[in-house]
Amino acid sequence: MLDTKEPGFRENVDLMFRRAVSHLDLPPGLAAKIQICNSTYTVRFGVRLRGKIETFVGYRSVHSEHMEPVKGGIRYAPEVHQNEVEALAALMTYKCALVETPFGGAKGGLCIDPRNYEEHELEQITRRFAYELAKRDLIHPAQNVPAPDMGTGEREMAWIADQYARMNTTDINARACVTGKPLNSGGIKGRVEATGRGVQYALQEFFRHPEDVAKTGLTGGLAGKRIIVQGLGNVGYHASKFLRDEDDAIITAIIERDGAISNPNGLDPDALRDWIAQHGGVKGFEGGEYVADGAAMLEAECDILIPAALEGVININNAERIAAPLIIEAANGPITANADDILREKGTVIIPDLYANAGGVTVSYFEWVKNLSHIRFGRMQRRNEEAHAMTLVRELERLSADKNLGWELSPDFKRRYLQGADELQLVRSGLDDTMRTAYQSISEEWHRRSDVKDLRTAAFIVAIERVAASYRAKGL
Ligand SMILES: NC(=O)c1ccc[n+]([C@@H]2O[C@H](COP(=O)([O-])OP(=O)(O)OC[C@H]3O[C@@H](n4cnc5c(N)ncnc54)[C@H](O)[C@@H]3O)[C@@H](O)[C@H]2O)c1
Repeated sequence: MLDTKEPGFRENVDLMFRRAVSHLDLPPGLAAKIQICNSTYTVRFGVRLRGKIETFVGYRSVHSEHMEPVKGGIRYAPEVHQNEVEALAALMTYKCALVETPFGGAKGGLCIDPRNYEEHELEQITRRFAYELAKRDLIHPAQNVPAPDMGTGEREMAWIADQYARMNTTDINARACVTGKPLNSGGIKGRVEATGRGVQYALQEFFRHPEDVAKTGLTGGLAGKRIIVQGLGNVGYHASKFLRDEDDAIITAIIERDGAISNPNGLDPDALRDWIAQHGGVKGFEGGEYVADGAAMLEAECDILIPAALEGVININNAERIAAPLIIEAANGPITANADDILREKGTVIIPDLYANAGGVTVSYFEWVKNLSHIRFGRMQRRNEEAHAMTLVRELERLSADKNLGWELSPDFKRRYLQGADELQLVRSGLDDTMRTAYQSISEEWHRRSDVKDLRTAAFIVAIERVAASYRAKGL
């Protein structure tokens, strides 16, 4: 929650945007055009539940249509409001530009606490919300493609896709109207894990840049780094799981709604997630010490802090006391613009949201392409890869026979080699490549401009230049 002494979420994004623009030489008026949110549609609809009509309020903001469709998740949370949805939509514009997915930015929100409803009630509400948006083309494969965000997931996306398909029975591309669907409804392997996976790839790439790591005062790689994570939802869970299991990082604390669990020797995110599912919170979990004041754990000693829940959690009230030398913004907008100034002064390195959590939209892009092409992702590449692999295996065998080298390719090697890559491998390698390339462009900008002091400004600069180039190329 933002402190009342702080600007709102959208104003925070705008402040960060303007800081970046001050380093650029854009034609008059263009920065203002890019910054402004094009439209926000507010919908109020009634659903008959438990014998009475309940009215819900939802939003769909379109920040920029310099590319279409526009793309951005739908959030279910009780306190969703227009300012927040517009801020998130703006971040989507910059995020898509940064990872070069051909989308404009959008975002949606519904004021609801999903925990208060049964599954069939949520389905009824979601279908009605989807109907209200789809009939105005605010859900559409060529114009406006939602995805999951806080409080929504595959289940809600399947309902939205089905609702759209029922309303557009002759639209052969109907499945591409939303991403983040379950596999059996046209989803793609690796989408559920994608944002957390992207956070992992972002950190891996950061640690491949010793000059950048040196600015944090940290040394070495990810192995052994002490990490605190806020929010064990989709993004926080996958990021902590992969960093622990694959990079040997130590998750020393996890902060949730009802407090935090800390253990200097490391927590098991799977065990804690199971505990939360059974008990509704972290309290009582035996794998670590319970701390009632969860937010205070943001200030605890660690090497890397990963806020993966709400916006504005690092603000003027606690920024000075944040001990982590490196923060990666898995959530959108977890650091206010004022806190960002304080942390920059302190020398804290921040890997910003518009890059750090772009894994979701990147894999959503793969899913959208898969839906439009009506072919399993990688199916065509696989035939190609198989042909190449076959040639290579034959070459190796021929070389071995010609030169009498006595090489014997094991049947297992041949089988695995000829099998080609499956969808999940292709998605992961495509995501890894995207996260590496995007980081390199940000880091280069950071080092190239002596007056740019942080990765966030560098990331905004890269993104704004790309959006500006798009406007310049096609006019307004
Ligand atoms: N899901 C995606 O693909 C995606 C993509 C990009 C960015 N994001 C961003 O990541 C963040 C998290 O999204 P998500 O999809 O993981 O949501 P989620 O609903 O799956 O998880 C959010 C988690 O945060 C916890 N939480 C809520 N309030 C809290 C509090 N006050 N303190 C500590 N924990 C709290 C919840 O209990 C939950 O476990 C959001 O900012 C979202 O915009 C998500």
